[in-house]
This record gives sequence, structure tokens and C-alpha cells, in this order.
Amino acid sequence: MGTREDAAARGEGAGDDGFIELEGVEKVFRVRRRRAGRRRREVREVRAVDGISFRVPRGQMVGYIGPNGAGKSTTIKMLTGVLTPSGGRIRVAGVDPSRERMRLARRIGVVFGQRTTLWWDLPLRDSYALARRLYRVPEARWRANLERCVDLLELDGLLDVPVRQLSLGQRMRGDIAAALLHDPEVLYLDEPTIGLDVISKARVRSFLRRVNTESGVTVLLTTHDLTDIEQLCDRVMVIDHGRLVYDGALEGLHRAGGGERTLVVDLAREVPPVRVEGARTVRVEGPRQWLAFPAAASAAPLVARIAAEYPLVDLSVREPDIEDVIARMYARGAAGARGDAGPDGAQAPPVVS
Ligand SMILES: Nc1ncnc2c1ncn2[C@@H]1O[C@H](COP(=O)(O)OP(=O)(O)OP(=O)(O)O)[C@@H](O)[C@H]1O
Repeated sequence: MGTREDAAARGEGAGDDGFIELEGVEKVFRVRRRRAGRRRREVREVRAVDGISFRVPRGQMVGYIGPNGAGKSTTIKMLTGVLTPSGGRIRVAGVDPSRERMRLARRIGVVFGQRTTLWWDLPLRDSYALARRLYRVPEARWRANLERCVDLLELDGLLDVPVRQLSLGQRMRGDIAAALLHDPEVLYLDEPTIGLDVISKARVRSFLRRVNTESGVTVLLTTHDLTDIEQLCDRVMVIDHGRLVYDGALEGLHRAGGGERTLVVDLAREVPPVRVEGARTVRVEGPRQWLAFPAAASAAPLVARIAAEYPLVDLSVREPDIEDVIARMYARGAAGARGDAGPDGAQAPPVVS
């Protein structure tokens, strides 16, 4: 991982405002299935990605979120060149991924949280050494990158352990390191914190923040955990049924969804429901209380008010599920939020904040 300047110097023909560019991208899968009583197989079309356009400048860290089956993984697979779009145009660093997949492979890193790219029976160290040969990374560069990853991802002591013996959190950190040892300019992360405990999530997030700010790596992050987005991304894009329905800041998404966050407070003893301006108590269980407050509001003044008047011991903030936020966007009929096809079949632009 070089510096931000290194990353800028590596630019090949891509304008800074369109390092990743998608124009009207579509992916249609044809699924064959046999219906009971029919001899012929029926062909059904699944429009996994349905006319998506966006541009991501170099060095930006973007959240790419949506409900299950929305088309997130399909988009990432097209960005890596694993899948070829059925329509539209993609450029990553000026390169068409599906045409020049091998050339692009050296410039991108991919982490699929649900699957490992590491060799299951080999120690991490051997997996990394194989990847070095595959990507032809110069020895000195590779060593420096490995040292930095081992240090920041706390992999020391794990390098000689076979991957299958690692915990999920250790394996995920191992996978993230593997994706970065060849100095990629873009990192695609598909659910990098899925299934991790709070401490492992915090480690992964703080590492990703450093990689983005210090090395200028452009990051596209898919997650169901809105805290990942809140802590890492200035920009969030929401995809639903293969269409982009929102592009902007997380606060704007909360406004569009009109959602609420929940402040969970642990008090030193049981007290009547907390009464505080800006929130309403929705649940009380012994000394623990749940307070709902507008998702777009800051929790800090609320916490200060509670701490001043109640024996506050501990607290946490729970984000609404992305499914809830999107469901509310639909329920409120936010202008253009559906990305409905117009009379001419054109897709309405996403809500932009
Ligand atoms: N190879 C395939 N063949 C047929 N249909 C597919 C294929 N891959 C994905 N799909 C379908 O395309 C749609 C989008 O899937 P995709 O995996 O991109 O969604 P996702 O947003 O990543 O979902 P999740 O959050 O559950 O991972 C789904 O309806 C899925 O069933």
C-alpha cells in the first residue's frame, strides 16, 4: 500500500471524478426451470441490475447497500469483470472490466465476507506468498505491505496457523490483508463485518479507514450494518430491485426514510421511564431503557441530557435496519425514491442528497 500520492501517480486515463463509472448498466440472468406437467423448460428472466449509472471519484469510500437480492453482489461481480453486463458501460480506472479482467485484477482487491479467497489448508503466510507470485508483486514492496497489514490488523502470531483453524474475525482480517498486498487502487468489500463481534468489527473498520485515508484506495463497501456506513462512508448509494434509489449522505437517507434510531441506556438502578426532550422511551426492562429518536438527529445532546438527569452507566446507539429505512422510503412515497419507470420506460433518477 503506497501513499495517496502514489495512488494518484498510478492513474491511467481515468478522470478523478469518474474513477469508477457506470452508465445504464444492466444484468439479466436467464433462469431455466421445469414446471410440473410441462415437458419444455420455461425460461425466466431475472433483471438483477436494471439500468444503473453512477461515478465514484478516486479515493472515495462509498457504501453500496440494499435489501437481500437487490443486485449488490452482481454489480461488484461486473466491476471485477467476473460477470459481463447485458447492457450499458462500465469503466474502472479507464478499463472495461469484462474485456480486460486480467489487466484489471492487479489493480483491484476483493473481499467477500461470506467466502474466503485464502487456501483453507495452508497457513496465512503461504496463501500470501502464493498471491505474491500470482500478482508478481516485487519482494520488497510485498514485505512492506505485509508488515503493515500484520501490524494494523493484528495478525502477528496468526501467520503460521492454517486458515481453517482461524476464527471468523481472524479469517476476515486475513482476507482483507490478502486483498491489499498487491497494492490495489480499488477495494471491493462485500459484507466485510458480517458475523463479527463488536471488537473485530471495530478493528476492521479502523483499518479500512486508514487504508482509505493514508493510501488513497477507492473503496466500494456492501454491508447490511449501517454502523459500517456511518463510521466509514461519506456517501451511500442504495440499490433496490436492481435500481439505484438513493445517492447521497447517510443523514439524507434517514431523512428520506424518516426513520428513527434507538438509544439503549443502562442506568445504575430501575427508574420510571426516562423523560427527555428529543426522544421517547419505547421500552423499559429493569435498569435498561430504549429511547427512539429521529435518525437524522445527533445522539450527543440527547446523551448529555440523560447523563445530567439520570444515573447513566452505559449506552449504545442502534441503527435501523436498511430494510426498514427502504420500506419507509417507499411508504412515504419520497419523490422519485422508487426509481419507477416513467411512461417511456425511462427510470426516474435516484433521490440525491
Ligand atoms: N447466477 C445467477 N443466476 C440467476 N439469478 C441470479 C444469479 N446471481 C444472482 N441472481 C439473482 O439476481 C438478483 C440479485 O442478486 P444479488 O446476489 O446481486 O443480490 P444482493 O443484493 O447481493 O443480495 P444479498 O444481500 O442477499 O447478497 C437476485 O434475484 C438473485 O437471485
